[in-house]
Amino acid sequence: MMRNIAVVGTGYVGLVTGVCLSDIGHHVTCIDIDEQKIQLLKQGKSPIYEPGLEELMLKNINNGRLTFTTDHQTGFHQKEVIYIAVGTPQKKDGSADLSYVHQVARDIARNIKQDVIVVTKSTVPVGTNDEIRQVIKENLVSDVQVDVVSNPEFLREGSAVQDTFHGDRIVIGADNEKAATMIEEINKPFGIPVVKTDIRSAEMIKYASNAFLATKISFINEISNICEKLGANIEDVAYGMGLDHRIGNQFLRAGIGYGGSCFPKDTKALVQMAGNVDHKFELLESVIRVNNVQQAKLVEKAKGFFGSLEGKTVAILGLAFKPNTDDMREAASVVIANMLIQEGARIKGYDPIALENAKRILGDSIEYSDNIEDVLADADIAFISTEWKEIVEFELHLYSKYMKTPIVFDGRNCYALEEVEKHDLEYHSIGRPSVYRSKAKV
Ligand SMILES: NC(=O)c1ccc[n+]([C@@H]2O[C@H](COP(=O)([O-])OP(=O)(O)OC[C@H]3O[C@@H](n4cnc5c(N)ncnc54)[C@H](O)[C@@H]3O)[C@@H](O)[C@H]2O)c1
Ligand SMILES: O=c1ccn([C@@H]2O[C@H](COP(=O)(O)OP(=O)(O)O[C@H]3O[C@H](CO)[C@@H](O)[C@H](O)[C@H]3O)[C@@H](O)[C@H]2O)c(=O)[nH]1
Repeated sequence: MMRNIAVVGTGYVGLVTGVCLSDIGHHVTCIDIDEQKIQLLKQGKSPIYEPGLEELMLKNINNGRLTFTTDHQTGFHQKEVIYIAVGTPQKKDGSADLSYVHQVARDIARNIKQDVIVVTKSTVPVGTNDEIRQVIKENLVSDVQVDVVSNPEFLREGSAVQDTFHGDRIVIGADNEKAATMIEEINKPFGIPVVKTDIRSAEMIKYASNAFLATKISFINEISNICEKLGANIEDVAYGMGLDHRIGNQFLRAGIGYGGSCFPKDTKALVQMAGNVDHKFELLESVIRVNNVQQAKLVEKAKGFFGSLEGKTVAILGLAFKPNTDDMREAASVVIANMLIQEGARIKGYDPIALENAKRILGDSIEYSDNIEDVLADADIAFISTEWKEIVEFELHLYSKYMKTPIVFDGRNCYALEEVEKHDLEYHSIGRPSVYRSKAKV
């Protein structure tokens, strides 16, 4: 059955949720306080890069099921369900900043004139939905019924639309069967298995899932570090491990650590959450430490080879925290760039999509190129920090053509060693033997 829905926050989660809910037949109004974003959205333009999103958005704007506003009162008018999808960034102490979520709770209380179900999509610490209920209750101006449901989001950036239509599960945490059933009905057209539970368990499922995935990554990165020292090859090791269904073959890609807007902040928030109830989460603290070391690994390696990087011209290939996104939050490239700045290197960066966002973070401390050839031109060293398809498919003989010296430090194991060995290239990757130019069969 079609429902009238508002989604508050038009970031990666809110916009994708709003667009996909409208696509399965609901009437959706997306609300954001950012005037510029809403202006763009009204013109049918997505403020974020997410494959397939803009097309789907246009389709549903044109069929009248999707609208945008900056005004909460207009946005909440006659809505039966309101999704909260605003940011929950990390505070200085690592805990989640809930000020945006609380603000939305007050916005809801002050503007609704009908019964609603408030659905929290934002990643929030266990107990937050109880707080949301309380804040709404304290600020309500109309005599209406408000139910609160936890419905954490599991989409990945770069495949957010695909993940929304083909997710593994939809988690619905509620203390009221009627509200839970309504959210289940809304999502029915997606045809994804539903897990119904209490609110606190739903909130924990989100953090535990992200922490577990981060743990897999730090685990394989530690194994890769040992492989390097013992002469094993992490690619073969991960493949051999992943064939065991109990382990699974996903999230075993060794590299320069996890970044992005979720794993770094959510792992820290879970450590804080545990600490608040006097539990020291030793395992997760180690996962975070391992990741910090791993992000610095390529530059440390290069320093090991060169002694000093002062005055070297260094190309960074890929700036986004992962391929197929423009998101630069907690990207390994930023760690690399900042370390190289300290070293006194001249730095050039390239990314097919994230250049504008990179400029906002790194400013003029580095130079920017809009193609691979240009970023490699005259470089002494290249660092690969994101496995964009065009970087993975870049022809290996071109490194020696464009670079001053073809020395590549690959943080994402983009190339097979047998291929590298066929070219004039010095190649250092993660958890695999290095290849030296003398090996080249040129
Ligand atoms: N990005 C992801 O891949 C992802 C995946 C799953 C869960 N999450 C979680 O979802 C939440 C949102 O993440 P995101 O990456 O989409 O955030 P984002 O920063 O991209 O977007 C948040 C949006 O909320 C808007 N906003 C803030 N306060 C508002 C208010 N009072 N009213 C209306 N709009 C307001 C901001 O202007 C911004 O556009 C976070 O809790 C995050 O942890 C994110
Ligand atoms: O084997 C792997 C897999 C991932 N990564 C890195 O891990 C980070 C996160 O990657 P990914 O999980 O693909 O992207 P996100 O968009 O951050 O998605 C994660 O974070 C979201 C926000 O909470 C969740 O919704 C998703 O389920 C969860 O996968 C990136 O830096 C990747 O380079 C690795 O190093 N090795």
